[in-house]
Amino acid sequence: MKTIDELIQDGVEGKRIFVRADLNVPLDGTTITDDGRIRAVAPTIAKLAAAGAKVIVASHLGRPKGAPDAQFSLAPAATRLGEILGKKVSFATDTVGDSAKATVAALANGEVTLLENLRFNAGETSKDDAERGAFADALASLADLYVGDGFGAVHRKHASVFDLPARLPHAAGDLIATEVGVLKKLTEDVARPYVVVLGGAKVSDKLGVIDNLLEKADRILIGGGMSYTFLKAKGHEVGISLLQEDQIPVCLEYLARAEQRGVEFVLPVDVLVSADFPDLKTKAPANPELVASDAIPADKEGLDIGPKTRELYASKLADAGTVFWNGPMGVFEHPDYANGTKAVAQALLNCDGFTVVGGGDSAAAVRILGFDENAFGHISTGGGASLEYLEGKTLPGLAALED
Ligand SMILES: Nc1ncnc2c1ncn2[C@@H]1O[C@H](COP(=O)(O)OP(=O)(O)OP(=O)(O)O)[C@@H](O)[C@H]1O
Ligand SMILES: O=C(O)[C@H](O)COP(=O)(O)O
Repeated sequence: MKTIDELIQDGVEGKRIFVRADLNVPLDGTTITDDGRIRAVAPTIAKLAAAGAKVIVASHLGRPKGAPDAQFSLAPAATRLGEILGKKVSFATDTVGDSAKATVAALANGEVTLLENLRFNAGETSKDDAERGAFADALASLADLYVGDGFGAVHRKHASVFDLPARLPHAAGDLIATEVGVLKKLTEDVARPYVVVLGGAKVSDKLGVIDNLLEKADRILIGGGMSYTFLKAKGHEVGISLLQEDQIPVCLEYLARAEQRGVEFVLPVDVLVSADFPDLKTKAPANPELVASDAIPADKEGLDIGPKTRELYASKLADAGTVFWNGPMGVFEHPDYANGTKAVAQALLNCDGFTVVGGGDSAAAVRILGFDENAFGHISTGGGASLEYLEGKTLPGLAALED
């Protein structure tokens, strides 16, 4: 992959450079609650602008349905990016329409603009090659060069990630270079015990990584929304908890293989449950009930791991040589369900091994809960992306950047 330093050496002054970033940040209304992903890509943008390029930044945010949807606007990210860069970042209210064309045309050398959410266009995520290609053509007409630096989205075969770099001379940004450098180490020789902690809510996206990790890890600890499909597979009632019913046979196979291979596969022994999902806006007390993980009431859902599980997971992490953690242990956005995630973060800090935290929400959780991000070995901006990298899959957004 060409680096941006090599791109700059070739001369970028006055060139329009399309930077595909991942600015998919958590929002509370229009307030960004964690700007980690913006800070992570800002050095690439600053470097290109300093070299005299006209920088066009683009990203997705959330999962809008292929049409404009105000709650997923990237406008707050333009303001925050401007603050981080210390210069004005203009904002186009569309992606390939009149606003984008005018905003790009108005860029002077060294200036930066951010386009509106790429996923407001159905072509961005389309499974149809022609539809994606047509959208990539429209994006390509805005720029002269392409820099891929949205590591969190490189596992998506989307127009701006996969099809666009085929249409423009391209390079990999500094964030992608760093992320790949660290994660590659986890696929090679790791210090043991190698402990993997998986949680979060995107269960179907993430179950697949376990297949590969069963060959590599010594211990796999499961928490968050991921737990309940495993608990159900073991024959327990999970009430109205997050459940991926069709994946139960897969979970059973994983549990059997873990036993055969001598991989410790650890599930929660107790959980905090409630009949209601907590109010994340008011953060009104949720009064959860603590139950054993094989005794979840039929009308309740599991929303965090309990105190015995916290202790158990801390003990399983204490002697780790390497840790990879993706996905919060509970709905950490509410204080009543944040203790599981806090306990795992603290356990990573307490161990002497190399610790990697992956995932937009996991990284945000660590910072929002008050931990020093620099105390971890590496905080990856990729959730699904880092997991699929560890699975050994070919990631469309990385393959597209190769020469
Ligand atoms: N038991 C649970 N039930 C429902 N949601 C949960 C549960 N545990 C955790 N979550 C939610 O999981 C979300 C994070 O999951 P996700 O899989 O998106 O994590 P991530 O990998 O760090 O992020 P990303 O994939 O976006 O990079 C949080 O918003 C949290 O509230
Ligand atoms: O948050 C993420 O993992 C990335 O931004 C990708 O988002 P997606 O899962 O909606 O494609």
